[in-house]
This record gives sequence, structure tokens and C-alpha cells, in this order.
Amino acid sequence: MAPLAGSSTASFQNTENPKPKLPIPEPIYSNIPGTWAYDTMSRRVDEEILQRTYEDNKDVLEREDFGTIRSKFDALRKDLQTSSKLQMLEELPSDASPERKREWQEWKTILQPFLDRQDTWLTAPWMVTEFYVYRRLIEAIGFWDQDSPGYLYDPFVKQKRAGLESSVGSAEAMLAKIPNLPKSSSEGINLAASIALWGNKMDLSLWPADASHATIDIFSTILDKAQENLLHDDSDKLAAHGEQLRQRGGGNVDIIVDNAGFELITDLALAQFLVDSGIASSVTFQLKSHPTFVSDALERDLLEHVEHYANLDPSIYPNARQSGEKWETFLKDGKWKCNEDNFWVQAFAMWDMTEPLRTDLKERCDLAFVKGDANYRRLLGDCKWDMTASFEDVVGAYFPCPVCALRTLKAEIGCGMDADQIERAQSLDDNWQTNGRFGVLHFGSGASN
Ligand SMILES: O=P(O)(O)OC[C@@]1(O)O[C@H](CO)[C@@H](O)[C@@H]1O
Repeated sequence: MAPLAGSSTASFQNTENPKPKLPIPEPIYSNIPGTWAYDTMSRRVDEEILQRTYEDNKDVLEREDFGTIRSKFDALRKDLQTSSKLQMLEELPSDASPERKREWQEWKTILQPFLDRQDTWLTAPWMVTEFYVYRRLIEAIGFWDQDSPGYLYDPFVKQKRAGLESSVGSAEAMLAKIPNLPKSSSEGINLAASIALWGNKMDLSLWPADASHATIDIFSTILDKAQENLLHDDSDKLAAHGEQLRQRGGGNVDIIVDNAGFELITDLALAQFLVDSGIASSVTFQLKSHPTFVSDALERDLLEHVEHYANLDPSIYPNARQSGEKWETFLKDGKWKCNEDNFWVQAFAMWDMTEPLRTDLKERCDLAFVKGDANYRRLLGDCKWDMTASFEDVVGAYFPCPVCALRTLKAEIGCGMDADQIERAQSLDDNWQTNGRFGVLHFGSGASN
């Protein structure tokens, strides 16, 4: 089925923000059988992700006080199974906080064009529906409702904890490398960035933490193949920018975080190197404001990861323990900061970044690392760009500060890759766009530069 006429908007807000330099193409839809987007929305989210969520939370979901939550959870699954029409989020109580009202209104802005068209879960743009699944789950739980038994309840905590616990074996070897990386040569920043990039391969929604392969040190093998599996590499530009920041006494660097578990440990390792090398005087972790995409990290996850590592047995995990203690100090000293923002859990294209976040990044941030596939999709507005279109023209032209995307490919979307690299990946692997085998490191100068 082709997308509906007039459904090409990927830009929901029509803000005055700078936009990509090239004409914005159609967004990805999930109504084309055989695509990853279709499989995700027509089967995977319900049959795998929500089924697993049910199993992990069975003890509470079957409790009497969780009855309303269970009904809403089942209704969400039914809506997905029947690909029903999208509906607006439930009205808020009149005494809801300004923060909640604002967040609700932002979702209205996102959804209204597709409600007007009576779109279904499969006919609205994929980015909208996929983020909306998790927002509906949060609504079902009553995550922000102090009277709900689900108040601040995280349905993914079991999987995130399993991911954290199983991360240690691989992380010990990886963290041993970080203090010894050369601080002022490109080799150091490039290896730290590569570690954080390939950490994205270990995504819990694709590789559950309790799968047998997750407990052994597969990361060294992944790193060995890093260069070979990179389809675009701007690490020279990244290193040059990092060196400029280092020479002027360190900049404010942000990491727009993706998954908890092993990937988050690789992000903390990158942040450790950035501070130790003097490239960053401060690192801000940009985190999700509610549980989403199974493994995406909240501030509380980050703090739990740091605490877990700082309390590891030093006779078994000396390097992981030492890193954990160091991370605790960075947080205590304010060299590391955490910031949760609703924008990170919404389906807006990144060129429609909401305030005050956009102005903060523009005025304060000297370099933002954007981690993972879902964040990368948002950098591209989840639109079907020509895969060879330059990253600078698509993202560098509008992003509010210098930006470095670290992504393994897990969705049928991309830009900034040379044709010969695309051909090489195609010839090596039929599923090259979605199975996380290949990665990209892009650098963009940003609209303010
Ligand atoms: O952002 P991440 O963790 O790297 O990947 C998220 C992901 O698994 O979820 C989406 C499909 O459900 C895709 O964007 C991608 O495949």
C-alpha cells in the first residue's frame, strides 16, 4: 500500500529553526510488507517487545490494584494487533502541572495531522507511531500520576538491570584501555568514539541481555572488525575539533544517550576519556524523561550503572571498579551532569527541537555526540534521504552545535555514505541496513558555526 496523498510531512512544528540544506524527502512509513518498519509495527512491537514486557512484569500486572493499568496495556496491544486508527492521548486532569500540560500539547502537535487524516498505526509515519507506542505505555502505567500504582514505575527495569549485570565481563577489558589512551593525538579520541559507536550494537531490544551470547566478551571481536564495518568515517574531523577544544582548555560536550547496559558503559568510557584528555571541561548526558524503546537510559539508570561499577569487587574487576569510582567523582564534582528532557522521547525531527533545549545546545554546547539508531533517525527526520546525500547538508546545516553521530545501522535509512561503501555492504550482507553489523561516524559543523 502506498502512503496516503499529502502525507509527506516529517516536520510537524514548522518552527523557524534552521532546516536541512537539501529538500526534505518523504518520511518512512511502516505499511510496506517486507520492510523492517512494517515488521516492527505490524508484529515485533506487540509480539516481541510488549509480550516480553508483560512477562517481565507479570507479577504486578496481575495484581488487583494494577487492574486499570492491565486493561489499558491490553487495549494498546489490541490496537497494535488490529492496526486501529490512532487516537489522542487521554485528556489531563485540570490541575495537571504546567510541565505535563506542555508535554501533552507537544504530543498533540505531533499527532494532530495524522488524527485529522484518520491514520492507522501503519499509515502514519513510522517515527510517529513507534515513539507513540511507548508514550501510550507510559499513559497506561500512569507514570506521572501520583495516585496511580504505576507512578514512576519502569516496566523495562528488569531488562535494563540484566543488561547492566551482563555488561561487566566485556567492560572490564574495554575499560582497561581507557586510562592508557593517548590524550593529545587523534588515536585516543578515535578509539574512545569507536568504542561508544560499537557499543550501540549491543541494543537490548535486538539482543536481549539474557541471550547466551550477551554474557561473553564479544565486544573485543566487534572492535576488531570496527574499521572494516564502518561505512563512513569522519574521525579526522572529530579529532581536529576535539584538539581545538583541548587547546582552549576544554569544551562543554554532550552525549545524547541511547541504550542502558553495555552501550551506556561505553558512553561513560567515552565521557571519561573526554574529561581525562582535557577535550571536555564538562560532559552533559542527555537522557530520556520516561522509559522508552525498552533499553533507553533515564538519569536513574545512569546513576545505577555508575553505582554498580563503583561497588564491583576490585579483585575480580579492577578496571571496571576504578572507572566506577572515577565516574562517581566526576558526578560529585559537577564535571558530569545529567539532563532529562521530553524532547528525547518525542517523534519530532531534530530540526524541530523544542525550547529551551535548542537554545541551550546552541549557546552552551561545543560538541554533541548523538548515539544510536533511533536518535540518528530523528537527525534525518526519519526521511528517505539519498544515502549519498552529505551529512553536512542534511544535519550539519541545521543542528544547533557541532555534532558527531555514532550509529550502527538498524533501520532502512541513512545519508553521507559513498556509493562504493553502500555497494560493498550490499554485497556482503542482505540485511546490512538493519542488523547492526555496519556503522557510521559522521561529523557536522552545526548551524551556529
Ligand atoms: O536506537 P537504537 O537502540 O540503536 O535502535 C533502536 C531500534 O532497535 O529500534 C528501532 C526499531 O524498533 C530502530 O530504530 C532500531 O532498529
